[in-house]
Amino acid sequence: MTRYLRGIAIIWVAFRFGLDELVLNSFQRPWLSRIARVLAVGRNLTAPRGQRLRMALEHLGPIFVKFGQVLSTRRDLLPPDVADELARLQDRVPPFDPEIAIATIERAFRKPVDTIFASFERVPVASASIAQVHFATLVDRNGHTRDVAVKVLRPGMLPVIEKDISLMRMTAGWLERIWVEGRRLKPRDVVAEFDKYLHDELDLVREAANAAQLRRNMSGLNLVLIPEMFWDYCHPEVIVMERMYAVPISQVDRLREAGVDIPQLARDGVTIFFTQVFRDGFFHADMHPGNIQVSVAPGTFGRYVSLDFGIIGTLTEYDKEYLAQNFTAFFRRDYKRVAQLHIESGWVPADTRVEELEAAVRTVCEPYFDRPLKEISLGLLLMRLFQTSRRFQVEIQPQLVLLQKTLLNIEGLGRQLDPELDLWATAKPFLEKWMLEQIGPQKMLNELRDEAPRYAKMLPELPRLLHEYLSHRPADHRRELLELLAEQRRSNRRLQRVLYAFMGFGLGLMAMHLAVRAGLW
Ligand SMILES: Nc1ncnc2c1ncn2[C@@H]1O[C@H](COP(=O)(O)OP(=O)(O)OP(=O)(O)O)[C@@H](O)[C@H]1O
Repeated sequence: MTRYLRGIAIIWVAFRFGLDELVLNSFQRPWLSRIARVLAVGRNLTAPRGQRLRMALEHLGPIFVKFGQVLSTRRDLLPPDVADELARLQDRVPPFDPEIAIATIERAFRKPVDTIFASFERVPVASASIAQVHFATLVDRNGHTRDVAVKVLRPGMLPVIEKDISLMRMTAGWLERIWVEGRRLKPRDVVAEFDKYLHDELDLVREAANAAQLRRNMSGLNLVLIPEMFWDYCHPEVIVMERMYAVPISQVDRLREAGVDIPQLARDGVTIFFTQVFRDGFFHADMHPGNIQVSVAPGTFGRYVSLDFGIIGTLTEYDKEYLAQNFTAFFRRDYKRVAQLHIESGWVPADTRVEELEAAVRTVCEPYFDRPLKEISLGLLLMRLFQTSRRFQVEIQPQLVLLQKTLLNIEGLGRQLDPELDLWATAKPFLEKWMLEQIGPQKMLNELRDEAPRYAKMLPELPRLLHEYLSHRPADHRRELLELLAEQRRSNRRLQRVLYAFMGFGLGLMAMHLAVRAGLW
């Protein structure tokens, strides 16, 4: 019953803010639009459509606000005015009672809170729809007192989420049936993606594990600090991590006053991101300014501090190859190749005409070459490519959309810090190295290196395995099988020779490459 009441409330809010108008013109059932028009008499809908959608989501509560925030990143689906308005959504929610936070901590670790922490600040430092953060101190395993941040999940979120998501699913199914655009925009898929995203956010250990991986990946770079996780105190509902002392990136004046080199900071931001994406295929994908800070402490002065690891993007080898090949083709202005790549990979229907796709890609890319290379926005370029691809029924993988969104964030942040930032100069070495690794001789060598241990293990074992097999065969097959064994040995030797030749060739290539680099050749 409550589900139906909530459903009615959602329809009412949507109607009050005139959201029916967003889809009214493309309703497949004309009688529905007629009823809506009759009921709509007296509504004041002077605000722009994006603003009305934002206000409706705010009315519907934190889960819908989060939905709007996630949706705002889907610029491949939404018109720009709506996406911009949704990006303004902030999940400002009142903090929950510290007693509840303490009860959650005690339930998670089965200990009174004062035996876990030497001190615990009851007033939270931040509070959002999913979790809130308290500062505390604890004595670690080595007896040192450590300042920590304790992130506690908002209680009772799961049932609320389940209820709201099931209503969203119902509405999406309904929209898909009655709305002409429903087929193309696939609202049910969008809701399914959001469902997964929210459930991931509900497990804080997942976030802690992401942080630990990122900390390991970034340790050699010396450009970014990531809090250490206290694994003895990590539970799906509570995580305890090192407290970071830093200045939010939005407070540029404070950073400048402290003597931070802002243009360098802009370049470092791009370097960090490109390293995460192109070297590790594991990148922080929730780069809003609240999660990025800068240390002004003596030992770590000017380094970034990264927080909140709920959303991490990962790229497969296949994704990287797709990007490498497309970027290479793009910079050669080989639009035909871009079109062919999409058809070869089966991303667009096989009957797509190459020339048509090529023309569409050219229309997207050509205007970029009108500006200096340093002004090219890879994020925008990818976005336009994805938008074009959609017209040709290409399913863009969510991790690539996440990458494109994060690229836009990083570029925006970099240019905000330093309008003169030459993004291309910072990104170029990464792309070149990575493209060489993806499609050059380095890729062959890397694959050989990865496979070598398997061959090395397999080759010596083969005769023994065959011998074991032979000794269990009846006598009349023995002679035949012994011949087979001899043949197998011969092929092994041949295989070994091929392998050595292959490795020699690879080493030769590598030596040539190094010689060219060192200017010796
Ligand atoms: N390790 C930390 N050290 C210092 N401050 C922290 C730490 N972790 C979190 N905070 C503070 O708490 C705020 C919220 O943290 P976080 O972003 O992880 O929570 P959240 O619930 O995911 O919030 P949102 O969804 O708004 O990003 C941060 O902006 C920062 O001010």
